[in-house]
Amino acid sequence: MTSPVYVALDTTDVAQAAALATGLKGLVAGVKLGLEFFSYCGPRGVEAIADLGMPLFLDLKLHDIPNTVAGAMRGVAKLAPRLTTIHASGGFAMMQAAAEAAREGAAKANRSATKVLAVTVLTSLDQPAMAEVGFGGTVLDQVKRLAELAQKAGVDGLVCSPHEVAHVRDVVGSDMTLVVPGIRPAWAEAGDQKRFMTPKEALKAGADLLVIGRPITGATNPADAARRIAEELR
Ligand SMILES: O=C(O)c1cc(=O)[nH]c(=O)n1[C@@H]1O[C@H](COP(=O)(O)O)[C@@H](O)[C@H]1O
Repeated sequence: MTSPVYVALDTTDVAQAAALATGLKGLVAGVKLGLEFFSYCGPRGVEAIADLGMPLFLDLKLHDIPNTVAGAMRGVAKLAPRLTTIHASGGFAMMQAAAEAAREGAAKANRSATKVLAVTVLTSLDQPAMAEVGFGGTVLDQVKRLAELAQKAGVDGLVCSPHEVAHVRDVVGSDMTLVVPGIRPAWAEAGDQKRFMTPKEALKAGADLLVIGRPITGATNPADAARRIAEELR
């Protein structure tokens, strides 16, 4: 079975990210670089990791007015990651502008398009935390609402927690890529993740790809942790 795991390299140190990626080559599907990495290492850091030749997920969770997000997405497109993220809560017009900018950027460079994924409700939020910021309904209803809106706006996939992934699949069908963070093997600490499941449970619920960070990168031996997860998924 090919690995469904993108490993989150959450660090501000390019050399550390590169060492982790190199040590995990062949054990994971690809690497994810996010805000922690990008805020300090920037596009040149992304290029350094891309040069290692592993599939790249650039997770910047863009969220701004449509014109600004489209501009940022044109920059992302120049880095040519396989996957990237925007926040679905930025709204229909913002998601549409992002998806168009990603497609145009790829067409200009004559390559296959970066998949734009809309993040629904962060896996670090639970029901009380959602109520605190003014969401009266359930997390599940909010995730489903945003999933439907994102699909209408033309994005390629969604990020949701393993708790909602089966419901999201029912809403959007098989065309969209469902990427699921909030993954914790039974032997790992939850940390700040609130809506999580084991890798096996998340795949069974319908995830296409899993995002896993600290259970692998924080292990004494990250390669062993990745192998253990692969064995659990077999
Ligand atoms: O978009 C994401 O990747 C993401 C969305 C979400 O709702 N929750 C979430 O944890 N993530 C990312 O997934 C990774 C999870 O890392 P760990 O909690 O260390 O496994 C981090 O890089 C988060 O930024």
